[in-house]
Amino acid sequence: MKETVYPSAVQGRIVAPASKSYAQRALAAALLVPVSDNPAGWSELRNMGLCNDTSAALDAVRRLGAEIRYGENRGTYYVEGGFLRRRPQELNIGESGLSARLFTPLAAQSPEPVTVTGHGSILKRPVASAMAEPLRRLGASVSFSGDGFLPLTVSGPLRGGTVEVDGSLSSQFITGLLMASPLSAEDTHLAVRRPKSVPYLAMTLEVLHAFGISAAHAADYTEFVIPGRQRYRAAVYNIEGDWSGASCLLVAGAVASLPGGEGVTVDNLNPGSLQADRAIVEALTRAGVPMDFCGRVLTVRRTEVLRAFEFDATDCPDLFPALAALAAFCGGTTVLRGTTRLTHKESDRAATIAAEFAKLGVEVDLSQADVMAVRGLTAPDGKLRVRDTSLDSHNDHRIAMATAVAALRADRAVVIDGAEAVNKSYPEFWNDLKNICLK
Ligand SMILES: O=C(O)C1=C[C@@H](OP(=O)(O)O)[C@@H](O)[C@H](O)C1
Ligand SMILES: C=C(OP(=O)(O)O)C(=O)O
Repeated sequence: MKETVYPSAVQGRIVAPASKSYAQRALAAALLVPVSDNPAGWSELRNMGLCNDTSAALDAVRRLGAEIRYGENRGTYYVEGGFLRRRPQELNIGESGLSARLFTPLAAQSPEPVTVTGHGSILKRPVASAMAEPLRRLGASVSFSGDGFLPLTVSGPLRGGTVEVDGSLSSQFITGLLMASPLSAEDTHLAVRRPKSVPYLAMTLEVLHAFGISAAHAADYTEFVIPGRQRYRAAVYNIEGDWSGASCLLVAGAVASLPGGEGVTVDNLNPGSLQADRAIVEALTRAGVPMDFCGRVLTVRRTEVLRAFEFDATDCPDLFPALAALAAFCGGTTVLRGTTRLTHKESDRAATIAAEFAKLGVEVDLSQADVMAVRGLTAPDGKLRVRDTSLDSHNDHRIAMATAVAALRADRAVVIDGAEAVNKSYPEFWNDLKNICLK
């Protein structure tokens, strides 16, 4: 699908989509509640949205034994646990990196083999090899093709024990082990080397706590102790609005709203959230963007002069595309650190940011290790000089959203191919963007 983005000012109010990171965790936790729990193991998940990644997790929990009912209020789902009440031979986790790494350790609690597979970009992301050895050490059998990719087949159960995990590529498998290990017969000790994306681990611990699970951890997230034989408890759980999806709209307000105008307002954002991508507020502050927080409502306005800034996005890698869009309009060269984290996302994200922003006339330099240097706009009319109007999302939702936002201030319309990629996290993105465009 192609979307045309016309140069336009933006103004208006949007409700942030539901966080897919929280939704996937909460669905997994609700699945693990025993059916005998009172009242009957039903959890209530509120404000959940159905983007592709959350739908994939919903399908996985259903296949692993959960019953799902739709509440009368939009976004409310009732989930009755009953883990392994059904014994699937296969789980298809769609394109979700988190579901791949979260449901594999859960599937490894099954005594019968379960094959975890997916489609699209996830089949090109090396998720399998990093999980195999730790799962074997914890007592599971694991087989996969050997090249590091899905599908992979696991059987268990995990018995617990001590295991070392490399956290430098991704935090998601550690999230999976944290969620699966409370069911093991023995305690699990995780020693994590070079943990990255650590706010996502704090989010996992928060969800575990809400569902009655305890786990101790070192302050720097290098060690976890998860007692075995714990019981998940049913919970009423509210899925927060998504700072990741909101980040692009906030940047749209900062770079493309009317100078001196009302700006862009995003509702449903928890100012005290543990989400990694709440860090967009810090980046906007460094760039000099005027902002007002009122409860859960954040308004971003445009100022005449945005300044280049330095920002380390190692622990909030999903912000890079939105940060590049912001930096494109800042005076000077913005230095973003942490590009090493981007190689195995839906696309090789540093490279795709450089390629697609170059079409918009923005110079992105990746020559220094772990650094993305974005040269801000110099044209006196404040518009990007488009070099090629045919943009490509590379099937990466965050590239589609960030290039669309930057294109609001281009000197001509551009066409983004693969625009449907936004369905992975934010299916309403194009509607929301159109609703705030003034022409
Ligand atoms: O746990 C999560 O919900 C996520 C963790 C991060 O991945 P990594 O830990 O692989 O960086 C992030 O990029 C991803 O979009 C969602
Ligand atoms: C990388 C992402 O997600 P995941 O790893 O869960 O596929 C993302 O949403 O940008």
